[in-house]
Amino acid sequence: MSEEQAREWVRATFGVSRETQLERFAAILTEASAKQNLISASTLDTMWTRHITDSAQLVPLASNAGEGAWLDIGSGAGLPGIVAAILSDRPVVLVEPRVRRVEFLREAALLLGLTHVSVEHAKVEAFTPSQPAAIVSARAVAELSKLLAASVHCTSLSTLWVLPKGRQAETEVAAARRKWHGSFHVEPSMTQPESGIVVAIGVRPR
Ligand SMILES: C[S@@+](CC[C@H](N)C(=O)[O-])C[C@H]1O[C@@H](n2cnc3c(N)ncnc32)[C@H](O)[C@@H]1O
Repeated sequence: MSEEQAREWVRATFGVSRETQLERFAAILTEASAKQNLISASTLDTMWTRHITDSAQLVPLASNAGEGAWLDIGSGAGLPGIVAAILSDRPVVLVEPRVRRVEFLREAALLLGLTHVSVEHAKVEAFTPSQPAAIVSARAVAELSKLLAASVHCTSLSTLWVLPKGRQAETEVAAARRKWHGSFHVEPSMTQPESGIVVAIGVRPR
């Protein structure tokens, strides 16, 4: 998928005004990346395929989730959390332990007028939401079984998990099934065909 195709998919799926908001976020992220290590410099020229559309593709996968917040663990550069907040009206909670990244996330949410975003300065293990999350995402944060162990206390059996996992998706699911009940499957990534997105529901320890 080319950069233009990645943008076109966003425009066709979410409309021009959301695409414009995402373009503003891409500019904010590019500027901030000059000051701190948020995304690899080598990916700045492929911002849509590698980051924006790569994150946006999670939103339709989460469309059957119940009411409640979207919890993005280890948001870092706002991926996918800020993208999800631009594309969805539900409350979005970003959990991030690194202080400079927290400052970036708060500033980005402010500049973009995302009043439904809150940023928690914490490791997910030390954070408990007031209500179980309806959706959990986490991109490039931890191996699947470890991620589930660290964050299952933020969820209920109806929480929908959408977890971009790269090439290891099937292997990580096979390992997680030994320790976790639930319905797990792997969706192909639209932007990186060799990568998979783990979609899970009903997750609970064995
Ligand atoms: C490789 S970065 C990925 C950032 C972002 N999700 C992305 O895809 O660009 C991993 C992020 O997870 C955060 N992180 C690591 N351990 C965490 C934990 N236990 N709870 C919450 N966030 C964590 C790190 O601070 C870092 O920002």
